[in-house]
Amino acid sequence: MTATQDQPAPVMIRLEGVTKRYPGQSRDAVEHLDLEIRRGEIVVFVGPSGCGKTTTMKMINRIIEPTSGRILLDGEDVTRTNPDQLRRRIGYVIQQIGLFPHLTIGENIATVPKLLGWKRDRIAARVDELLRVVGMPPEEYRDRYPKQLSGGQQQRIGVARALGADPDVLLMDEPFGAIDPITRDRLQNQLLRLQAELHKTIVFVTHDIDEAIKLGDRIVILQEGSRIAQYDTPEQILTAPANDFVVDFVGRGASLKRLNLTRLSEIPLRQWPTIPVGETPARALELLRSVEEGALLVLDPERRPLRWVMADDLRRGGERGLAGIGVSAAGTVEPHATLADALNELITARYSAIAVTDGDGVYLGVADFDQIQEAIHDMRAAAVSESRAGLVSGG
Ligand SMILES: Nc1ncnc2c1ncn2[C@@H]1O[C@H](COP(=O)(O)OP(=O)(O)OP(=O)(O)O)[C@@H](O)[C@H]1O
Repeated sequence: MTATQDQPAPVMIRLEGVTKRYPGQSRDAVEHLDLEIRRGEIVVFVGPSGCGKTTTMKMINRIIEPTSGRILLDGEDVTRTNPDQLRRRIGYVIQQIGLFPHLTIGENIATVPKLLGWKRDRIAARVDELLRVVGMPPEEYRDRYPKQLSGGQQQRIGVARALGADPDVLLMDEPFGAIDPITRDRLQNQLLRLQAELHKTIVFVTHDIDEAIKLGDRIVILQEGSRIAQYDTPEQILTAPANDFVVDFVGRGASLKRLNLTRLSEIPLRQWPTIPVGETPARALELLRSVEEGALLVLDPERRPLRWVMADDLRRGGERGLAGIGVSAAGTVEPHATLADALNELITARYSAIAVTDGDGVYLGVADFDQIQEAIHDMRAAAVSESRAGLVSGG
């Protein structure tokens, strides 16, 4: 993922004073843009319609030629190199997929390796490898035609094709824009998994701030003319927006969105007094008197949470045993749950805390409102001190 602040990754794409004015227009679509994109990061361009996102992205592989300015790829000025050669070094994925309908899936993926003159065996091996990378068994899909696939599958082939010749850079222009929300979520997750393995430099264009927050190591929020309103991590954009434009663009609920960025595993879990379900209510009352908490968490013999019991439950219904009193401790969460997931469970939980369990349902600790509030407080403090230290650019 991202390099640490002590050791920033080298710049992979640098735009220097890049300007685009379309013929016959009186204004620049992109006005003198300076931007650096580091190797191995996913940088998402987001902004209102017409602000110049697509124009900016297409200048990187020179599908659109800049009017002025320079573009450097891995330190090399590519503003005047042969655009065909340039495009073979940069994978490109678009919304309307653009698979060749008369070619099989395998032939589609093989497009760039073929252009580069790879040997037949190497191409075949690469096609199968890429089909596996995007989670589509080669035997099943290699020989089909694009129209025999769903929209989401076609989009995955679009990604596989863009990765054909193992380019360092991938440009993705609203690749999941036309896809239903559930498939879109799956494709986003797959892209993140793929990136964790491949470490490409990815420039991703979207209208959707939530998609930007989910995918971006950094986000560039653009205003008209591709002017940078803020270029920052999702955390900073949500917690320390640089100006009113960013506040408006991110919209209401920035703090709630921020909760999606932290997982329970990143915050200290609270340890709660627990009691095995086989214990007597009298023993439970005794334990409850000796702790600060107002309830005990009853665990089954496999240490899975069963019930929350309070002193009143124990006094009133004691003869039923610990399994039959108190309120259900169902609605547990696992450590990879985000704070948003945890908050969601807390709101509907029968008790004011929820148990956190491992994959087998075994008790690990609890999360409650106080912890989430504390986590939000820490995020704010971290964002403010980071802004003050000027560690990230504000555009
Ligand atoms: N071929 C063209 N000729 C003239 N003007 C153009 C051309 N392509 C784009 N523009 C203009 O340039 C500006 C930026 O367009 P661009 O497509 O880059 O924006 P965008 O942010 O990607 O928009 P969207 O989110 O709607 O796709 C817009 O004002 C658009 O009308």
